[in-house]
Amino acid sequence: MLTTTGAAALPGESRLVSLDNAGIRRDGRWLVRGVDFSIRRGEVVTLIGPNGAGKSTTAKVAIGVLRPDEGTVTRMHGLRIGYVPQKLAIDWTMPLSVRRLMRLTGSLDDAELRAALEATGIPHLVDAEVRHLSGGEFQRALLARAIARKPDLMVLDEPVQGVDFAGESALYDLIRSIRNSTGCGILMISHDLHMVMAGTDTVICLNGHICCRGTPEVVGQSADYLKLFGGNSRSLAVYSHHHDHTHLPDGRVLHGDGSITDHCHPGDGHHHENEDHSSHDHQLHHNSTHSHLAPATGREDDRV
Ligand SMILES: Nc1ncnc2c1ncn2[C@@H]1O[C@H](COP(=O)(O)OP(=O)(O)OP(=O)(O)O)[C@@H](O)[C@H]1O
Repeated sequence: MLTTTGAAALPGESRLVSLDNAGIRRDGRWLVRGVDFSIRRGEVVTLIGPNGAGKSTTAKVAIGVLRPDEGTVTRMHGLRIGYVPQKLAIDWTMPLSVRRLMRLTGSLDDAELRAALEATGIPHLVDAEVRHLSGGEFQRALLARAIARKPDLMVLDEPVQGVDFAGESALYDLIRSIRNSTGCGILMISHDLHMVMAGTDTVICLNGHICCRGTPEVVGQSADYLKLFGGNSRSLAVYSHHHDHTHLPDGRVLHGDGSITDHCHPGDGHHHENEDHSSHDHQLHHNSTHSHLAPATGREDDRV
C-alpha cells in the first residue's frame, strides 16, 4: 500500500502526501531523519529551520524527486504538483520568453497562461526574456507556472526570494487566495518567519530532524524554536487576540453575553465598547490559526 514512488492511493481521506519516518542519507551522513508529517487539502504547512537544516531535501522527498533511504512516503493517486524550486537550472545564455517558460513542461492554452500571469501580477511580461527579468519578476513567473498546472499540492521553496516588501505581502496573499479558491494543499519553505507563520496552519521546525511543530503560536513559544532562531525570534512578538468571545468547535461564536452567532465582527452588538478588534486575546477551541507572529513593531495588516 505504501510506496516511496507515489503510486499509492491514500485511503478515502484528504491527505495529499504523508511522510513516515523519512530519512535521506548522503556521503555517510543523514541529511534529514525521522521526518513525519502529512499535508491535507486546503492545509498550509511551512517548514522553517536554519540553512542546511534539510528543508529543500524534505520538500524533494515529499514530491518524489528524492527517494527516502529509510521510511516511506505516500502520495494521493494522481496527485498534481506545482513546484517552485529554490534554484532552477536554466541556461541563461539561451533566449527564453516567459511564454515559453510557462509551457516548458506542459501545454497551456493562451487563456490559462494569461490567467496565471495575471494572478501573479505580470501579464505584461508574457513576451519578456526570462534572463532580463528582475529577481522578483522571475519568482512571480515561476509561481504563475506552478499555478497554471492547477495543482492539488503546491510546493514553494522560498517563493518570495528577491521579491520586494510590498510584493512579498501580495504574493503571500495570493498564495493564500489560491489555497482558498482551489482547496489545494501547500508546502512552503521560508525564512520569512513573521509573514509565513501568520498564514500557516502548521509550522514544522526542522534541523536535520523535526524539532517542534504545531500552530504558529505553539511553535513560536516553544523552547526548541527559540533556541533555533535565537536572536531572530527576539524581533518577533507573538500577539494574540483577546476577544470577549469563544470559537466553538463547529466554527460558530459564543459571545460573552451568552449568544451564539455564525460569525463575529466589531459593531455587531456583542462586543465591549471601544474594543480594538485586532489586538485582543482570542480564546480558540479549534485548530485554526488565530494567533500570529508579528515583528515587534507590529505589522498586523496582512494577517489572515
Ligand atoms: N546530494 C547531496 N549530497 C550531499 N549533501 C547534500 C546533498 N544535497 C544536500 N546536501 C546537504 O544537505 C543539507 C541540507 O540541505 P538542504 O538544501 O535540504 O537545506 P535547507 O534547509 O533547504 O537549506 P537552506 O535554508 O540553506 O536552503 C546541507 O548541509 C546540504 O549541504
